[in-house]
Amino acid sequence: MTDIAIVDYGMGNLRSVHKALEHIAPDSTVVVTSDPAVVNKASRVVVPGQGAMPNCMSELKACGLQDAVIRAAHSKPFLGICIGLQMLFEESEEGHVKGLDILPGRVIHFPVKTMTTPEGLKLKVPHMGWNQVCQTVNHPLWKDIAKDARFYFVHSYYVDTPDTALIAAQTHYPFAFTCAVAKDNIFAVQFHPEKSHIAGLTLLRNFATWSPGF
Ligand SMILES: NC(=O)CC[C@H](N)C(=O)O
Repeated sequence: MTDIAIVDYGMGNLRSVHKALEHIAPDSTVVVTSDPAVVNKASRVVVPGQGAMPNCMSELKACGLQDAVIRAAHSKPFLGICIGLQMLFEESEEGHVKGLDILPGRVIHFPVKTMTTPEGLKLKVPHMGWNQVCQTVNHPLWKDIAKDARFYFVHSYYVDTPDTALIAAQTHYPFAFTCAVAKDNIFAVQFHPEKSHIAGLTLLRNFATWSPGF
């Protein structure tokens, strides 16, 4: 049986996620798959995603994977990365597209005009590069990761949720935005653990052994 299924709907940085998971979980079977049946049977599911949210949503549907992803998000350890995080919410400002509506909130664009640091430095969008991830909750996926470790980001949109209990970490750019959420069996991050060296590999290793305990 597949231990970890990485969902392939044609929009992902899947090679690096696959390589990283194989490296940290050598005893697990890790597959990249477009087959809903494989996703349904897997013990754990990872949903990455790159590009524009409207394309990701339509490709997910076109590949017949939407139901399998929703089912996974309700039933087993689930890791969303980048657009895999954004898709969990109600809608995105990017192309004004509906998301999977599993978690409450919207995905909004950085307010480019007001992106100035207290020192007067103008920040660029996309937010690209390494930045500190400030953990706001204790969670098994943060095990062995420093409370303000740096992870790699590349995005122009971020999650804005009214349910602050979902927030697992924030990053400052220049204000605090939600960069990780956690609820039951779901953990999802805006940054790229697969590109974040030791801290990222640690997070993936934690995911590979996580039992959310339902
Ligand atoms: N890294 C990406 O693929 C970007 C994702 C999304 N379009 C955003 O800008 O937030």
